Amino acid sequence: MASSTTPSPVLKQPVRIACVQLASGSDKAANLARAAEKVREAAAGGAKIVVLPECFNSPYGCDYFPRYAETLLPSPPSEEDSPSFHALAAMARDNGVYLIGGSIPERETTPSSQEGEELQTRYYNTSLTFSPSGTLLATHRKVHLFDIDIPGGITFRESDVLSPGNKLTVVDLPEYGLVGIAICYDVRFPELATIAARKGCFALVYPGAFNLTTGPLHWELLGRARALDNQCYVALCSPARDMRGVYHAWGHSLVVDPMAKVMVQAGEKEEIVFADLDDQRIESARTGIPLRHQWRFDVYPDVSQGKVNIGET
Ligand SMILES: O=C(O)CCC(=O)C(=O)O
Repeated sequence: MASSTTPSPVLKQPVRIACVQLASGSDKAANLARAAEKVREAAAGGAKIVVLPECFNSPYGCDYFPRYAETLLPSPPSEEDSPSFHALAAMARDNGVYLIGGSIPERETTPSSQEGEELQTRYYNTSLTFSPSGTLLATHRKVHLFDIDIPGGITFRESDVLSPGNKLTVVDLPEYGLVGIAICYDVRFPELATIAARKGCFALVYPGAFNLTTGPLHWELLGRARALDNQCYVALCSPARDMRGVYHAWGHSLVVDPMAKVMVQAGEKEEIVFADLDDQRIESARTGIPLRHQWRFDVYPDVSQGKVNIGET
């Protein structure tokens, strides 16, 4: 019999997660059809949580965001405004899975604050999560935009086109528990992950698209670091690498366990990786190394107070 001191599980029952390392190109309809095929394959392989990559419905790059952007608000959007929203909802519903739908470029047009001025259009890098009945559960707009300049390596300035989101995203999957969702460059910011984990997440999931400069050095390291900091599962889901495309993704989608051990990792090509998650691994990591009772948020109170907006959808 469970005693009152038995900790309640962070992950309520074992679950198989799949990261679909999708090969996508410039044809949005073909990308959506390919994603649907691969989500079906992931579900047939027993996954109940399926993850797609960042910008899975378009090429990745500042020139492409406006061209591929879809209007998501007011929600639910029409088929015409957002074919990807409806395609993702159908993939989740048809396969009875939770679908963390990578990310898509989002367009938001709002009246200007100044009278007489034109409408304002903003673009976001946005992830949509759907329930097994096809209901939208959460929307995450990438909080930290990918602006870097590594001479001889890679220069990228998402902020030339995109606006940042301004909330942390924690989504409740009722049969399993809480999952923190963020996008790619967000993984470099441990505070976001720590606050999500302290809200009780069993996993942190990042659709991402690292590159051939930072990928080999930092992709796995960051996945393992966020798992190690927070003693929870971490999943990173990349597009497949396409050397004929404009952006060369690192690939190597992976799932890391709460002791920071890589459970599974893809290569560069299109592939689905699966991992079985259970609460026991979380519990044993947290019992063996009891960070939760040792954190000194009196010494670093900003993180403990979590001064961020917590949004529902
Ligand atoms: O942080 C990096 O090195 C890559 C980030 C990235 O590709 C992105 O945010 O899309």
